[in-house]
Amino acid sequence: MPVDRSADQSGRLVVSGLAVDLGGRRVLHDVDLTVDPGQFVGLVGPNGAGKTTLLRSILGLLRPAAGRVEVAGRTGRAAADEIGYVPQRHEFAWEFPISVHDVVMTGRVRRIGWLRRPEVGDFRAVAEALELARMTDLARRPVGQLSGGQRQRVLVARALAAEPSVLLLDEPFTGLDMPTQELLIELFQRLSRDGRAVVMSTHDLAGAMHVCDRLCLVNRTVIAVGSPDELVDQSIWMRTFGVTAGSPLLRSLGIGEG
Ligand SMILES: Nc1ncnc2c1ncn2[C@@H]1O[C@H](COP(=O)(O)OP(=O)(O)OP(=O)(O)O)[C@@H](O)[C@H]1O
Repeated sequence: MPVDRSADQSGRLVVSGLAVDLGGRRVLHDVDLTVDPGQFVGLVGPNGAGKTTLLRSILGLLRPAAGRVEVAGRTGRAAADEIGYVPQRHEFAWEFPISVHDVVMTGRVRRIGWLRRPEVGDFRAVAEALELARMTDLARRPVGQLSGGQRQRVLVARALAAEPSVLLLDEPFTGLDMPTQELLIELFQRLSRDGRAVVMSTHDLAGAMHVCDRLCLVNRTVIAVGSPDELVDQSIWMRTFGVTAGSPLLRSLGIGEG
């Protein structure tokens, strides 16, 4: 049975005063963001805005130049242990000769420890994660033989196998057909309803406004955070995306009309 965390505030993600330098350049500065358990937050911003950098910093893969990341009041390794991360699909080495099941089991490594063997609880967590991602039937298939949509579901299952309280998704819908997108949207919404904090970067603005309960507009820092209904001031979208008033993009989103 999946754990019901809906009454549990312990998985709160708090990013405060975060700054990140890459290649000698400040890529993110003064980032403040709080995501409570049960919230599904869409991270939106233009190419190069720092969305992936923010997700990787939250995970602890990048060392911040300033600020901190807390999950349930914990920092560093203890915080990272609470996080499931779904990277962009091209970042995974799909040619590696390993089955779907074994990739998903790698999501348990931090819980199992490097020198121990998986136990009954680990196999159960992997089976549940495969089931949630509708990948049970493909568990024995080498990952190199999977379609794009199936690969995305493997990465989601791998993140879920760690039983995280925070789920970070980096552009999970890129290149996916409508049924696969719908399957994943339903899954992410269910996971947040069950009490996880879910943060997803995406370029699909209309989709994010529809499925996320909050949006975080990012361009090297957080420009605005709020529900889609609250983010109606077109100046914050202009600042985020560098578009002009009345741009077709804003009009297509119904922003700045009346
Ligand atoms: N390893 C690196 N070394 C130097 N600069 C980097 C590195 N990785 C990313 N950057 C720079 O950091 C900035 C933020 O990149 P990031 O990938 O976080 O943006 P993004 O919002 O995820 O973009 P996209 O929507 O295009 O995926 C960009 O200017 C990018 O060129």
